[in-house]
Amino acid sequence: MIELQGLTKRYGDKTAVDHLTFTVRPGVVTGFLGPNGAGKSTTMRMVLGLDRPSGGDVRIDGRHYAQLSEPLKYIGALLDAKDVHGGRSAYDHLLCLAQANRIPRRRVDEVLETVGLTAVARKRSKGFSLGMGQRLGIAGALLGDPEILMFDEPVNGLDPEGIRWIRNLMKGLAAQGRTVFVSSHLMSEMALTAEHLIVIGRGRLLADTSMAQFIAQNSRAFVRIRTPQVERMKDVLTAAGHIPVQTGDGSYEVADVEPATIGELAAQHQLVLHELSPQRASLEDAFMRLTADSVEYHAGAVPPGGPALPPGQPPVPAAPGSPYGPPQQSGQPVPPGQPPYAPPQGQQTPPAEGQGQPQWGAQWRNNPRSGKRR
Ligand SMILES: Nc1ncnc2c1ncn2[C@@H]1O[C@H](COP(=O)(O)OP(=O)(O)OP(=O)(O)O)[C@@H](O)[C@H]1O
Repeated sequence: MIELQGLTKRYGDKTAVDHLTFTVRPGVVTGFLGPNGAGKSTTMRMVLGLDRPSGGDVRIDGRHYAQLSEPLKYIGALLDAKDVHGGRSAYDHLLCLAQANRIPRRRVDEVLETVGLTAVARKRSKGFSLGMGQRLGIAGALLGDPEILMFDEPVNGLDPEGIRWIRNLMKGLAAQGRTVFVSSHLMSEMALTAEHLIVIGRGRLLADTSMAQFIAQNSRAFVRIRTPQVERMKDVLTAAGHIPVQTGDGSYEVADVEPATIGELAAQHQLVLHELSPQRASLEDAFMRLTADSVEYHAGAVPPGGPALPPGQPPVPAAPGSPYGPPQQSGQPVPPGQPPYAPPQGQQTPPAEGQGQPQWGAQWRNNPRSGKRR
């Protein structure tokens, strides 16, 4: 379990992480989402003790990183896959890590096998593709067989096969009862991987919710219609209790109704329809709306708010009680109305310390110098 309490990091005038309070629990993959520059990497570096917090606290199973006598058996991380001595082979890189942490040599072979690098283990890592480099970084994270794993943007730049592999690996680790915390700026990817979501923007907590709840609230169905008889169609729909909402391209969107119902209404009133199509709001759009005010770097042509809201869907900031409301005040708990987090039914309870997993080595950091510097 990773617990953040009011965690804050300032670089001069810049507040990179702003009073973050949340808990990452075992047994599920927790997605850590935010646009570029939101503070994800800075948060992860503070978890590992690589950056000193300006305020607040972060604990790993109740203790600070520096208090862990054998950190390797608690937490493994992939922060920057490129931060590897390119002249060394994959095997030697892992062996150095293992020896520095009193981890048995055979564990190197095991993790190489797990990540599928056995065949190229003796090759210098500077010739590795991006995907192979990511696998090597993940092997390093797994080396100590830790109960907690943290991956910073692990699928960046990977091909579909590599993405699927990492996705399945993370799910498998969580299914073993481990704590898996993975950052991304892609909602679509997290929707396939994570069961729980932490969303931040400009260093602040925007949402702490189950993925199921996020999907239920943000992927509502609606119907798009186009008609040359706009005013009459609006009157007919309104009289039937529906609320047509005009979009920028001249179409109308109607929530909570079946396309067939609108088609029948149009037929009854002899109205012409040029389009009658079922639609579903994308999670990526929902994520963009949620973080719209927090995006640091905008491409010129993209409106900060993202695409138009589907009808009936609350804009952000949302109504009080919604988990998708405005950024949290410093140190505040998750918005009211959010169900308490709980692992899915039948979930495996993580093994108690000293049970289940072999315990490895002494002081270890996956990569003390890793992390971005700007
Ligand atoms: N060493 C540093 N010195 C000054 N500012 C920094 C430093 N590290 C990060 N920042 C700033 O802190 C903010 C958060 O950066 P961080 O890398 O944590 O964001 P991120 O969410 O991981 O972004 P990305 O998705 O682009 O990796 C950014 O504005 C960044 O420029």
